[in-house]
Amino acid sequence: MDFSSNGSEENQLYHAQIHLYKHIYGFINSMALKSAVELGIADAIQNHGKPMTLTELASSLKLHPSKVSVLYRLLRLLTHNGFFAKTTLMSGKEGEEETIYSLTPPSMLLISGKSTCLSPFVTGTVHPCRLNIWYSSTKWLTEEKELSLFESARGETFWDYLNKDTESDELSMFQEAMAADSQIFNLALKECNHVFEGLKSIVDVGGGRGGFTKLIHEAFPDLKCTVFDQPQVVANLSGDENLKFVGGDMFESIPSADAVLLKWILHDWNDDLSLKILKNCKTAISGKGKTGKVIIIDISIDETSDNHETNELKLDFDFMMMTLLNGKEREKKEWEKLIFDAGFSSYKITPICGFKSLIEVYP
Ligand SMILES: C[S@@+](CC[C@H](N)C(=O)[O-])C[C@H]1O[C@@H](n2cnc3c(N)ncnc32)[C@H](O)[C@@H]1O
Repeated sequence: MDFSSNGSEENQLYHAQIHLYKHIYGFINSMALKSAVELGIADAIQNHGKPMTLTELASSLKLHPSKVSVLYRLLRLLTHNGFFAKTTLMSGKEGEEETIYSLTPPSMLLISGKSTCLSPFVTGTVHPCRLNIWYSSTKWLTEEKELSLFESARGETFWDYLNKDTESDELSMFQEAMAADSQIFNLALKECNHVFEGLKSIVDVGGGRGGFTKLIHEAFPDLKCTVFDQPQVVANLSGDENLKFVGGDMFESIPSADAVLLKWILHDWNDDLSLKILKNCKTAISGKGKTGKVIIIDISIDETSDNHETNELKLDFDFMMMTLLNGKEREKKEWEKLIFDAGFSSYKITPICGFKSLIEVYP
């Protein structure tokens, strides 16, 4: 952000005010997106099979006629933010203009029923249980305890909250969101076949309900895959000969395999706990000697080379991990320290899926 630009003092002040206001009102973008998901705007356009006018959309969404102007303004904001595209046509009737709205690549990620639907990510992230904690941030920032904001505000960890009731909407929503995120990796899997070459077995630690492991299992049917997660997460899940679900605690021990996969795991935990997990991973692959490996999929922050949008997203993720779980997104030098402290001898970082990294770690 460059505020040192030429121009009068007044202009700099106006520019600064715009910048400040834009951040104050940033939550409106999230909430507008939430409203679009709740209304099912992307589904309506998709089901219609072609772009829709405002009137067609309002009727399909069963909005009260008094809310058509609200829908117009919601679409105007969301179109500005890249979620829909609008085209103005001459309708033929006395030369009147007609605007039609169509989907864009980001709103295609909000179509229900598609394996890449990220709507649960939207609803989960702006759920009141995650937003209300921010009203306790002063208490959190001034107290001595090393708790996440979530735990400080609610008196329970995010995991305890999710697991309180295995049938709760939150646990399902969370696992659904993770599964959709994993589907996006399907595209990346093709690029990283070499990562799985020569392996006979792999254990996906914290693998949830197996969304990602199932993709690996499809791509490499001879590879023995184990999804390892908390007992309540994998309860009642069954696989086949080469896909097993095992319940346990990664802080205690991890089933043995040629490779261990940690996708979206280490960013949930602070360095001490991440070290514990990595050491257990090292023990789990010890049977494979020097050719075993740990495959980490997580964010690697690089403020010097990332573009502004990607970097902002990574820093947002870091803040979310810190406040929700006391976890963190790591810079390259932090990854290196963690990996070497856990007793590994080398590693290789490859960017993957736009903003994530694949980190191969060797004993
Ligand atoms: C952020 S999710 C990642 C899920 C999955 N790897 C993915 O990318 O879709 C973290 C996972 O770690 C699991 N987990 C948390 N504590 C655990 C523990 N002590 N032992 C095993 N798994 C745990 C959670 O149940 C959850 O499924």
